[in-house]
Amino acid sequence: MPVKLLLQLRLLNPTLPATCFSPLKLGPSMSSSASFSRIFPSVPQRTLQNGRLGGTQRFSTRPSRSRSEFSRGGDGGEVRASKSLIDDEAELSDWVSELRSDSFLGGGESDRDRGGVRSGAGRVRVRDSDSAKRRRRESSDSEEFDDPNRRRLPTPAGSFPRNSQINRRSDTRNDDGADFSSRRRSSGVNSSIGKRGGRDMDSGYNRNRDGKGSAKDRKDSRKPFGLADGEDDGKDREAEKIGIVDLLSEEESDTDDEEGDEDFGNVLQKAKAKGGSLFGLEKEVNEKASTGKSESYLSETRFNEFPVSPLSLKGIKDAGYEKMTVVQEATLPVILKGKDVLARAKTGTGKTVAFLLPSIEVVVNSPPIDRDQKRPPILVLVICPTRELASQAAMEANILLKYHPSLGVQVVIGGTRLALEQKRMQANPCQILVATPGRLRDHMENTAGFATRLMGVKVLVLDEADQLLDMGFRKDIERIIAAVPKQRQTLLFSATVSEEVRQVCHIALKRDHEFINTVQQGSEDTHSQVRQMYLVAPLEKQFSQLYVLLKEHIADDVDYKVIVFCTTAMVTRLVAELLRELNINVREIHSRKSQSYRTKVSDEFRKSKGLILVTSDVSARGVDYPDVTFVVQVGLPADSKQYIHRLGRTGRKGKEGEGMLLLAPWEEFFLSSIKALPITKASEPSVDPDMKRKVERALSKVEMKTKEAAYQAWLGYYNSNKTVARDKYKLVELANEFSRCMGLDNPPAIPKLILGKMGLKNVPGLRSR
Ligand SMILES: Nc1ncnc2c1ncn2[C@@H]1O[C@H](COP(=O)(O)OP(=O)(O)OP(=O)(O)O)[C@@H](O)[C@H]1O
Repeated sequence: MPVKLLLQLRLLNPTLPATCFSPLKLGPSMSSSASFSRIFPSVPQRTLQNGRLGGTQRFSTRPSRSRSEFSRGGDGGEVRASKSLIDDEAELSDWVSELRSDSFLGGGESDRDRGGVRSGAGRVRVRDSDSAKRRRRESSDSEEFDDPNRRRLPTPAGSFPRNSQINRRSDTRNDDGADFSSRRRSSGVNSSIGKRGGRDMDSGYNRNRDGKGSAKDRKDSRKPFGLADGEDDGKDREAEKIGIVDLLSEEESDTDDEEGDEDFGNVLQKAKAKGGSLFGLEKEVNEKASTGKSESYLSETRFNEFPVSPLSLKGIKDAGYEKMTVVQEATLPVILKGKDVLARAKTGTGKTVAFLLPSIEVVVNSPPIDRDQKRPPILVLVICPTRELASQAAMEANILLKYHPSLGVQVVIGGTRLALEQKRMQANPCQILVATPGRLRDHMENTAGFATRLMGVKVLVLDEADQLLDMGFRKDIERIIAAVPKQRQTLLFSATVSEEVRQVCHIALKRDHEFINTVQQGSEDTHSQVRQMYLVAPLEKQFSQLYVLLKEHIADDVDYKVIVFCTTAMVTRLVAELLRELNINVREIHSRKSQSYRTKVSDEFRKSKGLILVTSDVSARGVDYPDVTFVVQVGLPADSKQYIHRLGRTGRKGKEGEGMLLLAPWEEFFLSSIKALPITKASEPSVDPDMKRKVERALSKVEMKTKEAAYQAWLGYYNSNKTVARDKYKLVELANEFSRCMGLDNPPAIPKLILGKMGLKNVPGLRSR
């Protein structure tokens, strides 16, 4: 039946690839575990300013394209139907998803959860192929993901421990493990006692009197770093250095890291003997706040203050990192101690190094692997939600491994040949493997000896855990967790911590894991140095306004580097073509571009200045483009989380940035979901008649096929939004308004089958074919 459906779809669209589907078994679910948490809040500083919309005009130019990229491959990097079946499946899913555009909160969620759309049994079957779903998720825009969980808004701040300053908390659950509840016992607001298994457990921070300990003392007592003789010493120094003593660890020495906890107990005694303050760390944060430094993403701590191997330190130095970021400072000592960690930090604050560096240390401290070994163990497994993120993490690992010639990182992602990856993993050192979930499972199922290699995993990292779950990878994660040893360290890093992330903590992390939260309670998830604005204007004005905004920004900042987010891949293409026709220097990335093209453009954009990237949500999360000056979001973001992640592409590493959200009047309701954020209304940019005509002329040059595809995708996208799609008549009116804005006299005809799938058959105003 899927084949039959496929044939039907191919009749409708000859660019659709041929493919096959192979259902996969799901892994066993894992048991729950209790947890407690530690909070490292920072103090927010809001800067509310008005929009900056002035400036002269200056352009960068790039020859406009004369032909559409819609159905071709090659130079434009288009996805073609001539690749492997694996790629084709992803394309098929992309294509189907583009029709569905199911990126919203609400709107047919329960069907989507089962891999389909509300009214599309055929597509349900197409999407029933687990591997097709997985591959598409990894390759495609997040707007097209089909898990309903992703539609949920971030967990309200109030559901985390309430403490305006540094918190030490044992977050506990009932025995059924469903909830992180917390209770306080200590009179100090920053200390709390969690109760687990009927036992009260203290937890607290401990520091030397000055809150930091004496650097000199620490240095004097330091032995050269080394696994054999440095471990106790390292822990001791580490605890003194950061002043954190984990009372719970002492009681939890029956868990996997028994040995470490025992040592740490001694440290605790020493710290206690020194009369360390339980609230020393709080003091430091308060001091930072009072000196206005709390917004800085960098801490005052240097990497060499921790027991990190000299060769790793050399790599860090060469990378240009001197001081640690706040999340690195907070997590490194805990991870080095062998603890499982859930870490939350804002976008662009160095989470990748935070998990890579201690993971590399685990490899460094492991016995060397015999190169002749047929199936050498993989020691560190990093799971990333997208190919871009996986490649980025692998790149970062390579930088840190510079002076570890015998250690290697390999990356396995969708969109490349499985056999090539198999060869690379066999021929090169591969102590660290970075993977997307779907491709990892492909290897687990199809690569000889791979399962054995995974049994060597000592550290499992789930990067961007929230996104992994939003993208519906939970089953894959469960399967992966089942494939690696139970005796391992697990690290979960995330910019946002949703209910789903907490659930995965129960599955993946040990009971005594620590939650390290560097986002202060009540603080926004966005950076205060990023000025956030919104503009509400009818659709007919939006293309011109976008043009003016970009021109003004270009004129204001010679080093401009802008990302324009659009709702779907096909709308992205439309906007990119339009801007190109307007001689704006643009590149485009979305799921309909081949992986090699995406990688090429991504690399170019990373290195460039004076460039605009028009993209779908494939670039929304985790992707690290330095020095982005301006992020524009055109149309309704999928949800508030997505708004935050998109905005997080600017203001990275403490830099300044601007964000603009362009909404139509009927999209204004979205603002209520981000009302906690410091977003202000921008004044409307003035579009003179000449400018308007220029944009209209440019639009008239955009390929008809691009407009047709954009119209269909636009309709699908908003049809999936509960609020907008409540009134189908209105929805179609709006879609037709969008069509007019593209300069079309008549709305493009849509295949009947697709209209049926969208539940829009016989809605007046639509043309079918
Ligand atoms: N200690 C450091 N000092 C200076 N720069 C650093 C440091 N650690 C990491 N960086 C750089 O900071 C940038 C952001 O890091 P990274 O991409 O890991 O952030 P992130 O928190 O994972 O962001 P996101 O949530 O968006 O994925 C990168 O360019 C990285 O190289």
